Amino acid sequence: MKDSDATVSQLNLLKQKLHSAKTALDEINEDRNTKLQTLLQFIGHLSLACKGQNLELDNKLAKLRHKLNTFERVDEALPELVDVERLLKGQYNHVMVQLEESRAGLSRVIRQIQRVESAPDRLKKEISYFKQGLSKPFHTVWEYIPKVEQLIGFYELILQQEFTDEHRLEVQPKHRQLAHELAQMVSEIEFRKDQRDQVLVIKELLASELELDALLDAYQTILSLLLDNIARDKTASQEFLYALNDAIGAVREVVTDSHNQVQRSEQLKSQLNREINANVDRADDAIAEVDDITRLKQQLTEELNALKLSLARKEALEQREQALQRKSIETMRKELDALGNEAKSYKERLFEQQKLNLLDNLTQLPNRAALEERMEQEFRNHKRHKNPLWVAVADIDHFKSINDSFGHSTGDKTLQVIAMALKNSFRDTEFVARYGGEEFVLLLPDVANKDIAALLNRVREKIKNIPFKFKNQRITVTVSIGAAQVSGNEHIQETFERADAALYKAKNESRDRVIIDQ
Ligand SMILES: Nc1nc2c(ncn2[C@@H]2O[C@H](COP(=O)(O)OP(=O)(O)OP(=O)(O)O)[C@@H](O)[C@H]2O)c(=O)[nH]1
Repeated sequence: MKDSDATVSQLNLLKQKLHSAKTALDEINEDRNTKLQTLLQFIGHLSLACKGQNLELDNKLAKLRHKLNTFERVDEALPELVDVERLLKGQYNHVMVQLEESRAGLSRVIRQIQRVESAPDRLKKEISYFKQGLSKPFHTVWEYIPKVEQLIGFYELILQQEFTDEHRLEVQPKHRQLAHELAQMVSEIEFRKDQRDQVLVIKELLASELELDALLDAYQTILSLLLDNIARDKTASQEFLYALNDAIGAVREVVTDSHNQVQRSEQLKSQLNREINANVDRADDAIAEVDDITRLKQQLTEELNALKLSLARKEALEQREQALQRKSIETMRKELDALGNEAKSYKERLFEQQKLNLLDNLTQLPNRAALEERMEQEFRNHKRHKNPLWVAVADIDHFKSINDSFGHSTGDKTLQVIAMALKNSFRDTEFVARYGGEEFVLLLPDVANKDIAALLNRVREKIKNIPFKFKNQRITVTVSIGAAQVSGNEHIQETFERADAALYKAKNESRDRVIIDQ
């Protein structure tokens, strides 16, 4: 009987072992949940990084995030990841096709310019250098591309006019007009800080009595500055896109691996479970049926040995499985971290770019795009809170004569000083933008009807009293201002038009005055 007691206690021991094997299995499942969470986190970051690039991709990632919350196993995400990868690749290709078309457009124009045989050697050399630059593909859509095309259009125009003309290098009024247009355009483009000195020199050159050669040079320099910008930006977004593709590829590999591992382990485990159960059944039968204790002992010892062996194999299998899971989680974390860093630096660059895009280069005031955004925002606030909201348009009087008498760069400095004076005249909740040329727009919420004229007249007087001194000559610069209040059911754009019409009146009534459209 003693022997069979020992056997029963051995069996209990085995049951305990089976129980701990089950606990280990539960732990593996928990591990899987961690992995699912990591993937969820990864998709979250990926969505943030890709936001706004492609609507379908945005939606797909949002759906995937939602679905991952309902998945029980990482490998269920596999088909969805294949879809996301396809969209990412598609987006990349789409961008590439667009860029290739732009590049082909530029090459076509350059080829046309090159057909002009009478062009000076220096210019020919510059054009062929420029053409070499175009032989490398672009990698990102860049807002300057249309500008580049426009510039080349001007360039082409000069060449068409000049080299078919009898009096070739003679400066004509149309060239002055072109110089003026280029100057205007240069003020609209946001150049990088390190390019601004060079741009200033060009602006001064364009405002002077320039030779045709110098005009061509100016075009050439602006072109190369713009192309340099394109080249710089391309590196950042290209790297980012590559990193995204690599990261998603790597994660998919990890998921595929773990999917295969899980399948293999599960087959092995169920085979082992069957073996263990058969061992226990045989041991149970032996206890129930056999009365010869020596044979029972011998039989049980055999079964127990077989059981021990199966359990040891199962334990080893589970340990290996856990190690593999840990490793794949680790790989995914690393990928996630790398992508997180990549996305962060890309976002920073985008943010910088956005800031640059919303500021006027010359005055550092918000530009027209920023104004449009802010107008919508102020208008929404006005609709919600019913507070008074004014739109005012201020325009420098006879500004052209400052340019004509003292030069373009003096004109630029005047614009900067007036912009600063305007900016300092208003509260933080009020908004001043450079609308274009020598025109500024003000958005003034919460100013009462009775106060608006006095407020704007103070600003007008302030500008009038700025002690400008050009070429040792004391100059008074004045502004005219038109203003209107958002009223009734009108849209703020209509208010803007009324303010503009009031400004027009102020200009007609001998300038240096404020007119409020009532
Ligand atoms: N220096 C400089 N001049 C600019 C800039 N943008 C526009 N201008 C010049 O501003 C002048 C505006 O001239 P007009 O529209 O005739 O107006 P105005 O001379 O101010 O006359 P009124 O508005 O009628 O009082 C043009 O000569 C433009 O070339 C710029 O960024 N810098």
